[in-house]
Amino acid sequence: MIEARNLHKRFGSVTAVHDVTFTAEDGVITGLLGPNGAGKTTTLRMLYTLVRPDGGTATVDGVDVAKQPEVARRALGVLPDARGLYPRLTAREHARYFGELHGLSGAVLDARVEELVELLDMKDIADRRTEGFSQGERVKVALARALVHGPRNVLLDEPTNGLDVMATRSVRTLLRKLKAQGCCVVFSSHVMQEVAALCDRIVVVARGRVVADGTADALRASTGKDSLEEAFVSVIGSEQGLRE
Ligand SMILES: Nc1ncnc2c1ncn2[C@@H]1O[C@H](COP(=O)(O)OP(=O)(O)OP(=O)(O)O)[C@@H](O)[C@H]1O
Repeated sequence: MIEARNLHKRFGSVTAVHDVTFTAEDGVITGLLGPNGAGKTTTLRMLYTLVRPDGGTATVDGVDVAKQPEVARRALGVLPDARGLYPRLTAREHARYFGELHGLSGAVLDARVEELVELLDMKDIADRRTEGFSQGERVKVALARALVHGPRNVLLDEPTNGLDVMATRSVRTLLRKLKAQGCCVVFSSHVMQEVAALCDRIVVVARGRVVADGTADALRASTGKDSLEEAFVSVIGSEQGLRE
């Protein structure tokens, strides 16, 4: 479970995140939905200990990420916005290397890497160096790296950005599997349809603030709109984010 309480972050004169509070439960897919520049990436970066908040707290399975960052990181799998692959390592070597960093070795690591190659449909690319990989192939490798240690909490920054329909479908299937295993899954997107297709719970962020939080039905009911699209426009106050 992930809890963000009154998170706040400024960069110079820009307030990227202003008092963001939400809880992401286990066995639930929570979507952080908001237009470009809303503060989604900055919020995720604070949750995964890359950026230190100016105010507020965040916990992962009850562990304060500022006080015990190493413990929190062990319980997290992260797909960052910059996928950041090593061009000279193969896809399989990425998964192995990050598994080793998490303390896995021997037959356990071998089995886990094979499982991910299978799960992410990476057989054709597993032993190729990642230099020159397509965007979809890069996301698969970054996902394998994020999930190799079997984290209970998974944070993904715009996981389907730039992916074709088939790759998007396989990422959605993967996230639903993680949910079925009881993982806490949080992902960000600026595309309403993406969030609507996957999420049990939607946290709408605009201008650094949470402007709505609940199920799609609750969002529609609270705005008095019939469609989720109209409800989204109503809470963020613009049509930005409706189209990719
Ligand atoms: N390192 C930084 N230095 C300066 N400004 C930053 C930095 N990181 C984020 N910002 C600013 O904070 C605001 C929120 O950015 P953030 O990347 O969190 O938004 P986002 O919701 O993830 O947007 P997008 O959908 O475009 O990725 C933006 O105005 C951005 O320019």
